[in-house]
Amino acid sequence: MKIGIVGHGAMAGALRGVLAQEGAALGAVLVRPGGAERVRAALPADVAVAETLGDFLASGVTVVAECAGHGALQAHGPGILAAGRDLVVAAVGALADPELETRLRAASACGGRLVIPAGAVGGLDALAAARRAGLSSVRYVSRKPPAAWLGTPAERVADLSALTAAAAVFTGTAREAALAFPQNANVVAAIALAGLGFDETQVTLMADPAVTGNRHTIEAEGAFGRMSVTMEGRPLPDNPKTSMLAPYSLARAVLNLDARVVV
Ligand SMILES: NC(=O)C1=CN([C@@H]2O[C@H](COP(=O)(O)OP(=O)(O)OC[C@H]3O[C@@H](n4cnc5c(N)ncnc54)[C@H](O)[C@@H]3O)[C@@H](O)[C@H]2O)C=CC1
Ligand SMILES: O=C([O-])CC(=O)C(=O)O
Repeated sequence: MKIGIVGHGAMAGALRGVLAQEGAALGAVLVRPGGAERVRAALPADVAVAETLGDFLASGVTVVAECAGHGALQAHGPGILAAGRDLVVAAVGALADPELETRLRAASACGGRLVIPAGAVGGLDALAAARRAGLSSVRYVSRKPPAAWLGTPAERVADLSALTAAAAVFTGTAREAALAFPQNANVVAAIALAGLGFDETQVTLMADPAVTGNRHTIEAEGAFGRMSVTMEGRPLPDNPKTSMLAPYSLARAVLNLDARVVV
């Protein structure tokens, strides 16, 4: 297995650290055009830094972790899969766009595998199993500190710098949330894909000055019974929007692609 990473931000940096700790080989990084020189200086000399998808694939990576957001998955996801490389995605919310979901599914049908990790949340194994028995409702609530909602549509519904109590910044379906909050609602999409789908999964996003980390709660009911899972995640030091668990979840998904015993 030769691993490639798309992106060079907070999640990619944390993922590189976990892979190094696990002794896994990082072969190449794909960055935005014009970004290679700066990134090359920050990486070991044996890691190729590419600015085009062609150069990235030519480096021989067999498994790719996308850590770069919706635009990058849109631009590169179908090409990576069509080239037969397995793709573990962070920007799961981009699949709320039906056209991109169709393109990715079509590319993976005769190419590499598309892997949706749980990311910053837990419980998706149970949810995906429960779906087979029949689910009647799935609800997700996110609570993050006001600063985690800066630069998002939340700014139009709450004065984030002056909040003294929790405020709902979004209520609606998983599809609406994933498309409107591309940096904060990717777990919503993973929950939707594991469970009841983008249009039947109910979502509430809260800006809450009382929480220090990112709190995610999934509640589901169905023939199996009921589940309630709450994750209280620490944010990554370099990006308060992103939970620390997310890069570890991507690392798990990448390493499981090469494991003889899969846990
Ligand atoms: N599934 C999950 O649980 C989670 C998913 N995410 C997703 O992961 C993404 C990355 O998160 P962070 O690293 O914290 O964000 P970040 O803003 O720190 O880093 C994003 C990086 O991607 C790069 N990038 C953007 N477009 C690119 C392109 N077309 N080609 C190559 N590189 C490109 C940027 O230059 C930057 O280096 C988020 O935008 C979000 O979509 C974030 C948190 C949790
Ligand atoms: O990392 C998190 O807490 C969740 C997140 O931002 C996302 O799902 O995009």
